[in-house]
Amino acid sequence: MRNSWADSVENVATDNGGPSGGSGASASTRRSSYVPPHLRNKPMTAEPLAPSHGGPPSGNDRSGFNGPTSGPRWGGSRPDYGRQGGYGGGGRGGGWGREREVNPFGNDADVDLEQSFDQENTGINFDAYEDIPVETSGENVPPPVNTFAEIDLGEAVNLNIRRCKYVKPTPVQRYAIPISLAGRDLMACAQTGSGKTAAFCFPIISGIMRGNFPQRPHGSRTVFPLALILSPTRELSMQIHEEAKKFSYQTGVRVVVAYGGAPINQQLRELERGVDILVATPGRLVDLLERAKVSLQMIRYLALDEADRMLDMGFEPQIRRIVEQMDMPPPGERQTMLFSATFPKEIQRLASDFLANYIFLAVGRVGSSTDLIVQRVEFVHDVDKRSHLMDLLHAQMANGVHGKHNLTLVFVETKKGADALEHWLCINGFPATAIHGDRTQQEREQALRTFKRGDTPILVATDVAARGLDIPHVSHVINFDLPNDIDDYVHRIGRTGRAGKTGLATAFFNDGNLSMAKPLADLMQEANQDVPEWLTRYASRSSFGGGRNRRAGGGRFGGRDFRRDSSYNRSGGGGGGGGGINYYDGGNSSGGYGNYSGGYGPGVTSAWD
Ligand SMILES: Nc1ncnc2c1ncn2[C@@H]1O[C@H](COP(=O)(O)OP(=O)(O)OP(=O)(O)O)[C@@H](O)[C@H]1O
Repeated sequence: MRNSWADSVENVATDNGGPSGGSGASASTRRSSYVPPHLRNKPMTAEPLAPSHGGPPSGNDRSGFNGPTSGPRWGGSRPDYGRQGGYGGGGRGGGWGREREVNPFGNDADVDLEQSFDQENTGINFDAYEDIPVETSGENVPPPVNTFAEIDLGEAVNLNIRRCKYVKPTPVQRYAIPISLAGRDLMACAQTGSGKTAAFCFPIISGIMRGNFPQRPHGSRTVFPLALILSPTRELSMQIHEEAKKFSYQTGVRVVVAYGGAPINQQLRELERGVDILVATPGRLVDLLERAKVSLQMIRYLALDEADRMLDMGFEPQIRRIVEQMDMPPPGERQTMLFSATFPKEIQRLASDFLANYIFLAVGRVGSSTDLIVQRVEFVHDVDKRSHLMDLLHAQMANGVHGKHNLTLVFVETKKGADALEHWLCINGFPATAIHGDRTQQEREQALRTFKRGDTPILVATDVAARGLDIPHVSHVINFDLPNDIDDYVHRIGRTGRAGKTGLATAFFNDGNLSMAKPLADLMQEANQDVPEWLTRYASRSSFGGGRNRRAGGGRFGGRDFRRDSSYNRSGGGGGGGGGINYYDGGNSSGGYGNYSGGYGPGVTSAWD
């Protein structure tokens, strides 16, 4: 029996629109000598800008900064990073220090900046996160903070946090930011939509602002970023870039993005104007490295977003090439941060190669979905899926749950399937668009734009849209085709129910999804969802038959540091997994992290880059 899904949608997202776009003043193209980050964006004076000298710019003297707390472990300048004199900063050290910076907040930039952090103003339901269990392990874990005011990020970043209307840090931010500011490597797992992007961006921006870095080499057309943020898809890289630009507005830290499918020349021009933080997809970055347009020699911060995806079979060789076989400093000489909502043990094991003496942080159980998402699973034969979808969409309209503030994201397995379903929806009067890897980049971006604007409030997508995308007002995620991997399901449904808001996820299940029965039932149970009787029966059947899902056969899966496993005894592996394990508990956790059975079998998806 089916209920009207719309009945369960309460408080659908209506006010989650972050500022974006914004009109900008045209940039001056005039070139000047290098301007260190802390002097950029200052009003122009008759005084000459920072001279081109060989010594490192002093990064600690910017106004509004209270001085370093416990900076990155490399501390001051490292003599082995070519101080070849001349300019550093943005690599080519172009005139960007004098450019008028485009205001990423648009008209919102002039919000009341006097307003204190503790003023409620966003409608974010932080109570939803209060009781979340948190696990940290590793040596000397820095304590968490409760407010942004307790963190020394610098005045300019604080202003941007207020402009973003972030009142207080989310749980992952409360723990991850102090850990990163202390210069520690980090493997962090926190639920979808819980603010991981800011958790890695804030410490990087702040670190670059206060950093006392050696001059960056010059004399060629190669640029030398200080931080690298890698993500698996073009759209996610673009989104991180947009976010990082907001967080670094008027800090003097310059963020540039490079991703495939877009003209490389334009990206090269941006790079040549200077780059402190490079956000990139692996493919395009390898291209830039091969052309010697980018050197990783000066990288001090490496962040992998969706880190488990970046290290699964599809991406691992490329990531190893970038991180281990080019000129990037090794673990211990750079700070590495890995973030995801899911972290299978086998991937944790691989990831430990990139880390030194790291801290493991799990906010909520690793791989769990947030209980802000109401999950429904319905038995639908393949032949009935379209009419069933239409019923859902009609019910949605009948209940007034449609339009600009109620976007619906429909996941399908294949690119052809996405095209076909989009076409079918359109000819049946539903304004839909589609995104997948066979579309041109222009088409992909156009699809996302019209979806976000609500012009086409239905988006049919392959897994290219499964991870990381933060689209306001997605109130319903429909798994028209279930993925083969429960972690993919977690990421897909995580496109709704973000930042404390509620959402709905409906999955169509049939005999073709047998291997998903058990992990799906477990996941739903763990998130306090109603598990249909029939799914429980399927789950008990499938648990005998095996199934290739990594959680199949496990009981309540949980999140924990793989270094805590008795099977993990490799000497030196993981760079020091010793240390204590600490459970911080908001109150409702039994502390019982169940088995998390390994056996990673990635559901190989298409359309990734
Ligand atoms: N402290 C905060 N206060 C209010 N909103 C926040 C805060 N931190 C982040 N957000 C907002 O929460 C939303 C989700 O953040 P983000 O995209 O970083 O989530 P995520 O954890 O990376 O999710 P995913 O796992 O899907 O990638 C964004 O719209 C972001 O602006």
